[in-house]
Amino acid sequence: MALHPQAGRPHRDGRLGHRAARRPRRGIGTTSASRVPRPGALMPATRNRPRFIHCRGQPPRTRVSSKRSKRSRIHPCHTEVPGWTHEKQMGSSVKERLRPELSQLDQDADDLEEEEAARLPVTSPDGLLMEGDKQPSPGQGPFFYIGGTNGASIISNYCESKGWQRTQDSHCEDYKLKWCEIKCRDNYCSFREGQQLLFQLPNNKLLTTKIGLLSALREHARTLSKARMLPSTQTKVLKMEEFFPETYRLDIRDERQAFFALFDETQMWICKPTASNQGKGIFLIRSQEEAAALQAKTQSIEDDPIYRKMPFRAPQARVVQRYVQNPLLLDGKKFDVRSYMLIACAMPYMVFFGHGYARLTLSLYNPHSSDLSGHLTNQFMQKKSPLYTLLKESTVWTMEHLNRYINDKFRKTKGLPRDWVFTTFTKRMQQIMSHCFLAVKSKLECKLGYFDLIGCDFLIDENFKVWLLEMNANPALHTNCEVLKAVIPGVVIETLDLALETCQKSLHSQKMLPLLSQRRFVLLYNGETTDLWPRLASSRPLNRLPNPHPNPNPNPHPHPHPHPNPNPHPHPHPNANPHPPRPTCEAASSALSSARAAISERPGARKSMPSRGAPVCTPRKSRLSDSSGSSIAESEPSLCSGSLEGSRDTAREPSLGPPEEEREEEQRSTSHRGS
Ligand SMILES: Nc1ncnc2c1ncn2[C@@H]1O[C@H](COP(=O)(O)OP(=O)(O)OP(=O)(O)O)[C@@H](O)[C@H]1O
Ligand SMILES: [Mg+2]
Ligand SMILES: [Mg+2]
Repeated sequence: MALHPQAGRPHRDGRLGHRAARRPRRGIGTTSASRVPRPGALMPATRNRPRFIHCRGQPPRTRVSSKRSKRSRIHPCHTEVPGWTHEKQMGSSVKERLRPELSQLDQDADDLEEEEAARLPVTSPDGLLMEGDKQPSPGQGPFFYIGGTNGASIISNYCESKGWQRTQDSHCEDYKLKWCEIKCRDNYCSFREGQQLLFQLPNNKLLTTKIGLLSALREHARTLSKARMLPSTQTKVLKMEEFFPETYRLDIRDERQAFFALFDETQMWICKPTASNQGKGIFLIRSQEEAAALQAKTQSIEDDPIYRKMPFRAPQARVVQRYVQNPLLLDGKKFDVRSYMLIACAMPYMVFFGHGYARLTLSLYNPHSSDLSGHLTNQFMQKKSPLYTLLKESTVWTMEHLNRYINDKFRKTKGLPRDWVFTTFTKRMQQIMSHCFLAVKSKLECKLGYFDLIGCDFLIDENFKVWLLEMNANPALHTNCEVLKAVIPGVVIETLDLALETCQKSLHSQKMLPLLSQRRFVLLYNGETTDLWPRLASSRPLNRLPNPHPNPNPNPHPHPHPHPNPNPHPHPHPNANPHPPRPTCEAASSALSSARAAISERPGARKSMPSRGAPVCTPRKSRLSDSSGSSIAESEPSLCSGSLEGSRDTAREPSLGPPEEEREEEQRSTSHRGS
């Protein structure tokens, strides 16, 4: 597949500074004819468009399929009405049985620029993206495209409320916003940085596949442990094993053998395919027979000459994870909590935490039951029950409901603080999310305009320990029950608002904070003042450059309480709001925001630029508070963190080559839908 002619190519004037690039009167930095803004471009009307071409040496390698997805060929219904008519299709399309088988500006951002930036009016969220736009007229855009049905009505209504027009042409390049369930390489090749918004970071699978997350956390742990050996970084950090159940990859022989050697029947394990969702392909391992069968099956796949010749044909790689046998129960039922990590902006990083909802099983929990519907709390599993239609409202709880329940049932008996859900638990989820984000931060492929909403699943055990089970790309945005109707639209709308506002502010070099559109999402990470990041086109490599004039007060609206969440009741009413204080996570953000930037020297990682006396080797250090309230630090050494082990992990990930990409898309098109 041919790359888009502009993709990944440095501009001839790439070395011009930010100011020069923005000043047409100096006769330099003029946008070339080939890059003349298109109608509806995301850019100031009165200025030449700054260039956001990042010299990456090579065009970004995305592990997304070049194949046009089947789903993108199916044009969603244009006449969408509130009521979310698509959910049925999403929720009931597959009736698969669970089977036990393996299946980045120059650094010239000087005082003047800062002043210029400061003089620029702060854009109101409603005006975002609309600058330079003519009155929209039918058929002339601005356009938005939605691929798939997940959340389509909400996204569509949002865009139409801005006067944008929906296009059904998946190849349309003049869009302002593209939100696709399934990533497609073409989208990333033709993407116009700074002009468009594109949902999903191309390599978000570093977080959102089981092996991706496991590998990232392991490598981060190694990096942190090396950093801990430095005298200046003798600080406590979050340990992977404290929040992530012990996990082994079955596609790596040594790991597999280690797992089968340690397995005994006193433990329960859960086996999951790396890139599936909705519980598909998951089974439990409780007996030696089941373990032996899994071992034999895995070995037979590895030994199969067909799969040796065509490894892309082999079943999806799998992990086995220690099963949390003692989950906290709600009225006897198992549940997990879906929360959100929002990467609203990637240049600079603006990362947020958002509350979601709790998902309960229909049946009572019995650790010995072989019925998976009592073990797997995802909605997809519950929908398989004939009782679902009748009892579906009981399977999804708001976080307020969960908080009330835990206050009532466990506060006294377990000695929990009041509103444990909105205090300790929320803080812990934010801490874990921040840790995961930092684990992949230097490796994510970023451009101004990429944004992502990632669904994070947490399990609470009966000791109120919080476990991260997984992270999901394209989280389910169905609204097929009342709680989801109350929660999901708010999540999607604020996601879009924040993506628009942060993108627009980055484009105009405006200060990010305060964020006018921030309501319930809590800021976890603000890369504006701490990261090396490119503001404009440069022939320099993709670097996040240090802000020479960091804002002494990164958060002009610090909340007055030492509470991790300024609003312990962020959802007093689903539609209530509307102007609460801007939530900032002190547990993670303000601390993380004080970190000095440094970039990992790994293949594929953003490289740090040893210029302007930037303390390249200074480890990132940020203070976080642990769940018990004590202060801890997240440290990331900048250089010399490349590890052979790490590359082995990633090298063994599935879908490294085109055929596997196709296979991946195929898998995703059937099983990686919103879950
Ligand atoms: N280690 C574990 N211990 C206990 N329960 C688990 C564990 N891992 C997963 N589960 C249960 O199984 C369900 C499905 O697991 P997981 O979320 O990892 O798979 P998935 O197929 O990606 O599902 P989805 O994306 O729909 O949430 C979880 O919601 C949880 O209820
Ligand atoms: Mg999942
Ligand atoms: Mg899950």
